Amino acid sequence: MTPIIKLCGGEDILSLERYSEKWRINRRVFQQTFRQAASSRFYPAQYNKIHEFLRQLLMTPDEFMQHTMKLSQALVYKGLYGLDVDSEDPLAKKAVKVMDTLGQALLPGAFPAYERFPFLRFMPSWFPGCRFKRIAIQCSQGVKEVDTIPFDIAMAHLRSGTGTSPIAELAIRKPQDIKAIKAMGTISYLASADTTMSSISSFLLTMCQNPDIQAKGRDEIERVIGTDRLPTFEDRQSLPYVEAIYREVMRLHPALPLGLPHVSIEDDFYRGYHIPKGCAVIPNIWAMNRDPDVYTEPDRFLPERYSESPTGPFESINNIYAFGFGRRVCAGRHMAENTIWLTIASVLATFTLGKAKDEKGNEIDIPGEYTDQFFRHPRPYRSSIIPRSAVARELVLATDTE
Ligand code: HEM
Repeated sequence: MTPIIKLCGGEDILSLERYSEKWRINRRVFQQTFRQAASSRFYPAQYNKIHEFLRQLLMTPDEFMQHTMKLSQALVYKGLYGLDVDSEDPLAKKAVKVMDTLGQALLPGAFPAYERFPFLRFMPSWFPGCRFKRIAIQCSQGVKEVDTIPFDIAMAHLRSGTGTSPIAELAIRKPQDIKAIKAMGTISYLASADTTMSSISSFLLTMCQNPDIQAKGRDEIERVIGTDRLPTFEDRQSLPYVEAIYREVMRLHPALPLGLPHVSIEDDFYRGYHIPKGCAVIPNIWAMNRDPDVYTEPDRFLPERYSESPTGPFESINNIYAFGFGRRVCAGRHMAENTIWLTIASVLATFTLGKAKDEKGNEIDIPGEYTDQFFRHPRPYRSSIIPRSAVARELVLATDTE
């Protein structure tokens, strides 16, 4: 946790906290809601929002990137607070702004004057070099609103009997942890929107580029569950090829290629290297997932690679390095995994993805470029997303009544 993050109101953001008693309490609160055994609590929200996503793809396929972002944002509000919050909602916009500012503040050198002269925090914001104070005050105010507004609405719904939600129920059960519970809501949003969007976007891009793999996934779904219903979580173990597609997306396209930096809490040695106490350690997930000693043709999207392993694609979630490692491993990974898997299975069951065509009917090439920021996203491209049959179209439309 850098001083500027603290100034920006990010002191309760779990992923930025140092290992401490406070981190342990906050992590425990998180675990109660997001542990594997409790993940079915999110199923109704996941079906609801993923089916809404399918309908959006049907109506306005060219806006697939916006739909992916909306899905990733809406899920947390629906799943945790029981609220339908669209990405146009002022609350969602505020959360995106907070996220951007915190993201900027995380970059070394973002506020050079303050980094060199920390006493500047005691100066007024109009003082030369103190622009950071204005930004920090705004951000801190934003964090408070993002913490409080949806939480208060969820509590009001619970008290008036008009709706319940995991966060409100937890707050009633554990009033002593209220600060950590509110912070859990904010972190969930901040930690999940870009990461989930990145993984789903990578899946869509990969399918546009690999029609054969797409067809194999779709054939498996058709063979196992037929064409008269959409996939459910109960189908997962019966769909090894779809699972392998999910695992390849997470291997080849980790949303955070360099994870989150860790800091060693004592002197350590690794393969003869001395890692002094206080040293920042950056896990190169990107390179680990492309290790040629582990993966043949590591740069290829090859779901078949899992059929050679004794466990097939159904390995432990701990083997998915995209979620990080050890005791700081992603606390929302079970929820994230379910969202991404169900989206993959549902899209394969209902749509054919491919290259868009120009006015002369020629396919438009997809460069497959990615951003190279902290979060890795595919850059905008044009695609064709059409329902795979009249029956599939009807299935998608029928979800509107759920
Ligand atoms: C594709 C989706 C996601 C990916 C790829 C991802 C990835 C990561 C990674 C790499 C870390 C750092 C782990 C480490 O330090 O070793 C992390 C931490 C974290 N993630 Fe996720 N994440 C995803 C979705 C989510 C979701 C949906 C939530 C919550 C609802 C979430 C909550 C967190 C939290 C709270 C931490 C900090 C844990 C701690 O420091 O104790 N993440 N995530």
